[in-house]
Amino acid sequence: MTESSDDHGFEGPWWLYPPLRNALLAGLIAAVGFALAHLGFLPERIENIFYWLAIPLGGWHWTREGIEKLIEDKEVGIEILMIAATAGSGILGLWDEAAALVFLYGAAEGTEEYTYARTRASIRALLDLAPKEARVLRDGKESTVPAESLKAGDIFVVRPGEALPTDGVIRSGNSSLDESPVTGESAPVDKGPGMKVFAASINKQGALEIEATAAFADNSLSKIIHLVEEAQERKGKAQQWIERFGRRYTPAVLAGSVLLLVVPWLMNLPLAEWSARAVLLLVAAAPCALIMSTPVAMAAGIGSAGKRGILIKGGAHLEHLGVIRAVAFDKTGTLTHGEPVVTDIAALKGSEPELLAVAAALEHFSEHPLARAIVEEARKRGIAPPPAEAFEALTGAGVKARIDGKPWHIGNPDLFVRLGVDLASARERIGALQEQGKTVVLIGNEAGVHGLVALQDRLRADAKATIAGLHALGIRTAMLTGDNARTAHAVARLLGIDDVRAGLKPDEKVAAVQQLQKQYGAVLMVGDGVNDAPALAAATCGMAMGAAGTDAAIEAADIALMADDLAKVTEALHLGRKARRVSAQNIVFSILILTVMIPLALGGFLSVALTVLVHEASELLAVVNGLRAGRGSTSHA
Ligand SMILES: Nc1ncnc2c1ncn2[C@@H]1O[C@H](COP(=O)(O)OP(=O)(O)OP(=O)(O)O)[C@@H](O)[C@H]1O
Ligand SMILES: [Zn+2]
Repeated sequence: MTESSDDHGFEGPWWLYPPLRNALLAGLIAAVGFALAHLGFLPERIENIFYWLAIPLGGWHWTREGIEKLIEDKEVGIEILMIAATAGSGILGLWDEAAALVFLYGAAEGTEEYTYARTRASIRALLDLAPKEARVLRDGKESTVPAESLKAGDIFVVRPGEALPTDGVIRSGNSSLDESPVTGESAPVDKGPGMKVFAASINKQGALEIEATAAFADNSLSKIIHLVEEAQERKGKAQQWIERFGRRYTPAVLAGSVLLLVVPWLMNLPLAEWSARAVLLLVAAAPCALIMSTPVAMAAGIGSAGKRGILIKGGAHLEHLGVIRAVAFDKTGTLTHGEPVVTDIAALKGSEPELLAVAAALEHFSEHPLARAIVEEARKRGIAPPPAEAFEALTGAGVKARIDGKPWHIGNPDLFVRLGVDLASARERIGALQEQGKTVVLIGNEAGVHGLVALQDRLRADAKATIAGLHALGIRTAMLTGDNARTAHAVARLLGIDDVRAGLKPDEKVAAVQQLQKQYGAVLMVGDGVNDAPALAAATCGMAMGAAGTDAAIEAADIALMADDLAKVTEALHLGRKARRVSAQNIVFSILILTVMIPLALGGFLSVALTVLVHEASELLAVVNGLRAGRGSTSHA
């Protein structure tokens, strides 16, 4: 259960990992001594010399660690129990048992440390997917330089079949790129001039000239790796609880073993027998497997998620993912592409071009996706919007401005109801469009409505399957949107979403998330992370989509999906459930072993060597089981 940080960088075969190598050598020396003595070649005094050589060699690493922990952190670690047990066995004259303990404990700890370090470091392998060299274009000439020397602003060339050395923006050329190292999405993405591209993506077709936007060390792949490694160190609730428990339990075991010596001595019971039991208790009650039960599972889960483009920012969030009861989706940009287009224009007064001109003039200064779509529609039709002034955005409702000194509004029907406008003549029209899942905005002023524009946003291709997948897991689904109820319900019906909360202002989304939590339990909120950060923060877990290249989204969320891929939502939930299940199995299993071994030790039914063997075997089993949390049943993806 040791987690010393000096094991991070080890590269090489497991049997050369120093703690493991030393333990194995110690085991070999002890075994030779034991064999020679038992075949009658050695007297007992000489046999012990082998054990006395083996014990310091095999025990050096963890003894030092235990003493460091005791002095620096004032903490009685499991190593202290093992030091006491080794010393106790020696005092009882059981040097062979002591050597067996040192070997088995050292070998198991070494294996486990090595596996754990490897699990944490495995995400590093992603970095090897980015080439070590780049073809830089300077003064019209190509030269090959080490990728590490690339700076932002350099232009580099990538031929078909090659991988990108760092992040950048395409200057010339068109191609489709496999971005799976960064986004986890296997389908190639078409890219052209002006578009962002990421390190380690593979250029499938045309040659590209790319302007670097980040040095090699700061590219998105390095950032992801860094984030995942940090997250693997961040402990969840279960792990914190176990560690707190261990800090009290381990000294209690030591105290219990001392009592097993003192009490029989005071009561004049046979001392040799009870001191052997005291030594056994130290080993049998050591909570190694328990302490290892969650960290391996969490590190494996977070690491494997990272490789699939799912950044989970700590063990706590992976745990949360395992208990999610409902998933709330933001509508625009999450379930839909967030790129609405104008589908209908109806003028109630004047002509259609006049109406669209006014609409575009009003929307000219707005950043809203609806506004951009309306301006674009006018441009396409060659309509020049008149100048507008005194522009004002009405959050969650629309926009107002003046044209030729006259006040105008554009926005949702509620806005006009609040202005006191009678909508009776347009009601039926509006309702029919909304039933088709379209968003209707009206154009007019206090005097009346001049017309309407309907817009539609394309649903994401995988939205429906994702919702069905969530329902199959027994998870409820909800949609939160600022759009009106009728449009929202029409979209929800198409997708099969259970629960719709519409007409929400950004701050009302927070309240809606809290309501969902009351109603269903733990809620995962999925949004784009840019304008729904408060709702993401309010949920049990907040997940931002399409985070590749947008640091704000990665910042805002507990979990960031690098790609715009809704299927990853289900995948993340699967990983969370698996990590939780595996870590719960490990906890139950290790407690079970303790409850069997402690009475057996107290009864004196075991040898030290056998106890250590069972103990270490159970710990390694917990580690191996923990690794399963990273191995995906990806069949659902
Ligand atoms: N610039 C605008 N022009 C026209 N209508 C607008 C504008 N801004 C907001 N609205 C109206 O207000 C409604 C709510 O807007 P809001 O930005 O809160 O949410 P949304 O973009 O529709 O959806 P979501 O909450 O799912 O992201 C819109 O559906 C639209 O009817
Ligand atoms: Zn969380």
